[in-house]
Amino acid sequence: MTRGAAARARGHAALTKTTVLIEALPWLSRFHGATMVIKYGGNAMTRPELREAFAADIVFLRYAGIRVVVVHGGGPQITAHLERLGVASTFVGGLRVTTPETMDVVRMVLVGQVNRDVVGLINNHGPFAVGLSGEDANLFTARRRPALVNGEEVDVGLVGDVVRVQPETVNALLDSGKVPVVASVARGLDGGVYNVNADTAAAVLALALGATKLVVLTDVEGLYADWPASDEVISELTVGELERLLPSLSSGMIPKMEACLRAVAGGVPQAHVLDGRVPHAVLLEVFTDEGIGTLIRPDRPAGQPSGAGGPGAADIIGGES
Ligand SMILES: Nc1ncnc2c1ncn2[C@@H]1O[C@H](COP(=O)(O)OP(=O)(O)O)[C@@H](O)[C@H]1O
Ligand SMILES: CC(=O)N[C@@H](CCC(=O)OP(=O)(O)O)C(=O)O
Repeated sequence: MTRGAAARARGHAALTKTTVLIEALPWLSRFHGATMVIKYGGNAMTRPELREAFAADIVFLRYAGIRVVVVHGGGPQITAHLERLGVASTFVGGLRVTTPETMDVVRMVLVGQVNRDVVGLINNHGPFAVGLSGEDANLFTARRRPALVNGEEVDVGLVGDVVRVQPETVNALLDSGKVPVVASVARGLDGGVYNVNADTAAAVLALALGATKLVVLTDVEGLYADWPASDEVISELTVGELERLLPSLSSGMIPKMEACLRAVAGGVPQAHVLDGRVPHAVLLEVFTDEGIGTLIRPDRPAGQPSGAGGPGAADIIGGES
């Protein structure tokens, strides 16, 4: 290649890179200083290179001036640990049936293993991540909740719904430039310990923090219209449409879509379910014009007060107790 041709080739490559960077400019401007809650599902934590790409995305958001909070799951990791102990896992309506013995394992795996792993991955980039359990500083207070199966309540043991969020510690960490990494275990109103679905925990935290966006990373492309028969992804849904769809959903999508509904009905402007198997899915969603995954948005045009029902921020933001 002649010198001139090599210089032209470098020029083309540079043009492609600057196009990508410039495409990010409006999003950088819009989201600087905004709060985002990223739910990192246990099923999206599979391959080491994907976990590293996720951590890099989180640190990128932090350097872009976004107040980023990670709420992680770890369902498959809990199931694997229980299996090693010879305990079978049962889910009802997407929620783990949680005996006191199971609760010990849930807490150990989520707080002692998965939380540490996610903190470590992020901190390979610098001293950003601080791990928390929902029990710390009473971040989450929970009340025992049943699962719903065909409209019927079914007892699932020590499973909690969050009735109060005390986000002061998370806000203090964000104010000091840290990335809080939250495990979805909660203290009960009765002083016990409860297993909270991580999608639920992410939604209530997004509400309490007044987040601009809730991003949910999972192991499917988004919400499939007719799962498992077809892989047609619903790219966008309003709160009203999701409310009507909810009774027809199954397994892990029940708590996930309930959580998105709760966040957006309560005032979070958008929730996004993304495929965590796509490297850098978070960056693609936040900083590019790509429409990936399933977006849940309010029924009303942006900027108008919420008319939607469901538990909102006012129900769950707590003060000192
Ligand atoms: N309509 C649907 N669209 C997509 N996935 C669905 C649907 N209904 C049920 N699922 C199941 O929900 C799973 C995601 O939920 P879950 O296993 O709890 O993931 P995570 O660990 O990310 O929270 C998918 O892998 C899929 O098996
Ligand atoms: C009540 C309930 O089901 N809790 C979940 C908590 C972890 C979780 O939600 O993990 P994923 O996000 O990876 O599914 C569980 O025990 O599996």
